[in-house]
Amino acid sequence: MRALHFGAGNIGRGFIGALLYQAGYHTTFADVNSEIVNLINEKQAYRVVLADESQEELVVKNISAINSMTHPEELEAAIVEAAIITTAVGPSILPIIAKSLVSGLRKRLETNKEPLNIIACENLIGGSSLLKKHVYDQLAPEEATSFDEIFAFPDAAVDRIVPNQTNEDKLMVQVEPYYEWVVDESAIIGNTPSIEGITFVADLTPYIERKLFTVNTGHAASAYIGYHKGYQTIDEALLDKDVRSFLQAALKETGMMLVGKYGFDKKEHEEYIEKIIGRFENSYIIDEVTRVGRAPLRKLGGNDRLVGPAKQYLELFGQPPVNLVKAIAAAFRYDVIEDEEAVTIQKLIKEIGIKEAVIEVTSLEEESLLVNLIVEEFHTL
Ligand SMILES: NC(=O)c1ccc[n+]([C@@H]2O[C@H](COP(=O)([O-])OP(=O)(O)OC[C@H]3O[C@@H](n4cnc5c(N)ncnc54)[C@H](O)[C@@H]3O)[C@@H](O)[C@H]2O)c1
Ligand SMILES: O=P(O)(O)OC[C@@H](O)[C@@H](O)[C@H](O)[C@H](O)CO
Repeated sequence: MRALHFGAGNIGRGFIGALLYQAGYHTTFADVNSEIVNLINEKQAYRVVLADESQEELVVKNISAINSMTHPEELEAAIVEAAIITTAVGPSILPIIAKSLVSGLRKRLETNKEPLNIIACENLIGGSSLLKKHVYDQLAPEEATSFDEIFAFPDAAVDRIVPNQTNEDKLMVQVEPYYEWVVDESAIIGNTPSIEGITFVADLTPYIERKLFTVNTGHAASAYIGYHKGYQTIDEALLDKDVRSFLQAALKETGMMLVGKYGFDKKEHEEYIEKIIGRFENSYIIDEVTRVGRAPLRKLGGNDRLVGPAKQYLELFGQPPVNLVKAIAAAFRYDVIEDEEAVTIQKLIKEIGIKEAVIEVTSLEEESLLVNLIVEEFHTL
């Protein structure tokens, strides 16, 4: 049984690769980082180490890798053979992967009629659906019908904190013990893959919103305020009582929205929040605010982790979520020069002013109460 996974990075090796190995797959990683690709092919194994007292170790074997930039023909062959395809490359890379997928899937149609599930494990709502759109945009209508018959793109939510790695052993990945991988079973084609660790659900929306608007909202809020206050890492930022209470207040807002929208048990949701804050405080993990805050253009998108829940809160309760507003304003103050998206936002603010920049980046309506509040908070920070 062969799996093809795009992106041999933190979550690719530290989470998806580990679960695929444990489920008995031979995993081929497709990546553009030649150092990692070569190391995987040379060592044919890597270590996943738990970031806790136990330092428990799993050796992931039965792996190989392809440089998808330099060896497109090998990638095509891997797409033809795969029993499952997964990705963890970052949302901005999905259009690039879609191009390789189209040629590989076309080839596969000629020889292998086995149903194939393609699951994007990215932090966004509808990640696999977006990948599907990028693929289908390149197809003629008759081709789309043939694709529909054997290929499916079930959406997913993945949760495991895997920080940037600085280990001497370049393949080793240190990961938090906690993990969750939820997949929309209603979109699966053929047999449901037997992978221990995946929870298949009939309706993914509550799961992905709960994850993105709690784990990732809380993470982003801590990163942007933490950066603003001069902290380097998330756990360091949360040692500051003001940052910690701000995080709790922001998650209370998304929590009220989620409980109101989905009817989650209030007490259980409060426990979920506390567990997540505990995960952020894991002192075995060094997670830089610049990793967690990376790509602020994406994170400030209208349906993403900050503006998405802020809009829904305002709609549901008729009042603005002041802490989410503060987190959004702090994201507009995030001026890390190594981060291309942060540079773009800062340039935009200089060119058109903060109010227009907020409207452009967040896609909020000019007359939205949130816009003026974000601008006010931006000036206060
Ligand atoms: N790290 C986490 O804690 C975590 C947790 C859950 C979800 N995610 C999501 O997983 C995705 C990946 O995050 P990450 O932290 O592993 O990032 P990462 O940068 O560690 O890994 C991304 C990998 O994709 C590779 N890549 C880039 N372009 C490529 C291409 N064209 N073809 C194939 N590979 C390519 C990179 O070389 C890199 O190895 C993101 O969407 C992220 O939101 C991350
Ligand atoms: O990966 P991003 O850039 O969408 O978000 C950064 C972190 O919040 C994220 O990687 C978390 O560590 C992860 O989502 C935990 O499951």
